Amino acid sequence: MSKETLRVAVLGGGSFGTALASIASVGGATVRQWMRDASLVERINRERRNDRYLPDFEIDPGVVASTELEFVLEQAALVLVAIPSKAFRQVVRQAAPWIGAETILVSTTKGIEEHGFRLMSEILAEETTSRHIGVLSGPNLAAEVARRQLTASVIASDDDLTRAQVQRVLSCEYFRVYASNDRYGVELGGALKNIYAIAAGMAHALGMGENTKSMLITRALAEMSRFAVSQGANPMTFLGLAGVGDLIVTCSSKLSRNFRVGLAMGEGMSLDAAVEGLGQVAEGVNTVRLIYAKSQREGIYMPLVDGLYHVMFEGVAPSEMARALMRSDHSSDVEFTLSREEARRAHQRLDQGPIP
Ligand SMILES: NC(=O)C1=CN([C@@H]2O[C@H](COP(=O)(O)OP(=O)(O)OC[C@H]3O[C@@H](n4cnc5c(N)ncnc54)[C@H](O)[C@@H]3O)[C@@H](O)[C@H]2O)C=CC1
Ligand SMILES: O=C(CO)COP(=O)(O)O
Repeated sequence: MSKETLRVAVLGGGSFGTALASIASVGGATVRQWMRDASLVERINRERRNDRYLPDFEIDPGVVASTELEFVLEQAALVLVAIPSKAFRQVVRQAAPWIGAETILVSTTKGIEEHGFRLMSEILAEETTSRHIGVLSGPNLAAEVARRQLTASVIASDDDLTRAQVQRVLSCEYFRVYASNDRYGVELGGALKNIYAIAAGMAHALGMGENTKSMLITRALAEMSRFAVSQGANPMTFLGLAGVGDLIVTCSSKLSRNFRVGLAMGEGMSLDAAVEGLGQVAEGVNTVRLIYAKSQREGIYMPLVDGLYHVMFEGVAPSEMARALMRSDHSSDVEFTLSREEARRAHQRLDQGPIP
């Protein structure tokens, strides 16, 4: 089917769903966008503006917003799901009757479900009959995408049709889509980097220098990779846009909501007040809790997650998080060349007495 006649449905009326709907429409697809707020639907269709989530952005005239799932999903060949993780399963379950085995179904959500530790594409597989499931993830701040800043993303799927179709539908002069066959790794990268964006926001608020920020981002990558390996994932995926790419942008920009939560807490605000003030989703808040619990249960060494958890949920001062990192064991830089165990063994030998 040509791009011009392809029907695309976007589920979610937030900033990212809105930016993606316009990209697909600019490229020639017929786009319908679902959201639950009827007054926002009415304003989008009348004024071409999502004044709640992306006020400065003019929505492409081809996008039609609606609160009716059946209307939005009717004959859709590609469905993009941009719903926060907390409501993701519930919305997909509602949509499932209009999603067939041949519908291409792609999650753009960077979170983890609390019960059962499910990633969003796993929910898509559980709740629908679609045989074409993928994940879109990368350094994609919605506000910059909306401003047509040159941006790249990754479509990850083990299904080649899904990869190719998403590349075609979402590629335009300012948005480029690369392909990956590691759905799990790409999705995990998108969820994990939110944790470190909160830590980076705190570091920024505390006036930490560029050395410190660089250390934080690089050790975050080491920690994410260690977690990925513990779950049987391929850490090489984290070298791409959906790993280190997204980590860099989210840890460096005030446009990131997760960064802003950390910034507010670093300036002395409580977690509740920081989230309340944001008025949008910051997936990392929940992800910190889930990853902390899992790392404790499974004995995965994650000093940044550990420190951040204690700051966010147990009232420890943000400055303590950085100090704890400096006090942790002497360790290895890149664990794929020198393992943590190897680095530790040399210290054990030194502890045993002077080397003859
Ligand atoms: N905004 C961004 O820069 C990017 C966001 N993402 C991811 O996209 C996902 C969605 O985020 P945004 O669009 O930014 O969210 P947002 O915070 O801008 O908006 C959230 C949207 O979800 C809707 N929603 C919340 N609960 C709902 C429910 N129970 N039923 C129906 N709709 C509900 C809200 O009404 C709103 O339209 C997040 O997981 C985020 O990590 C990914 C890349 C970039
Ligand atoms: O994922 C994002 C950029 O790639 C958006 O990050 P925030 O959810 O922190 O705003």
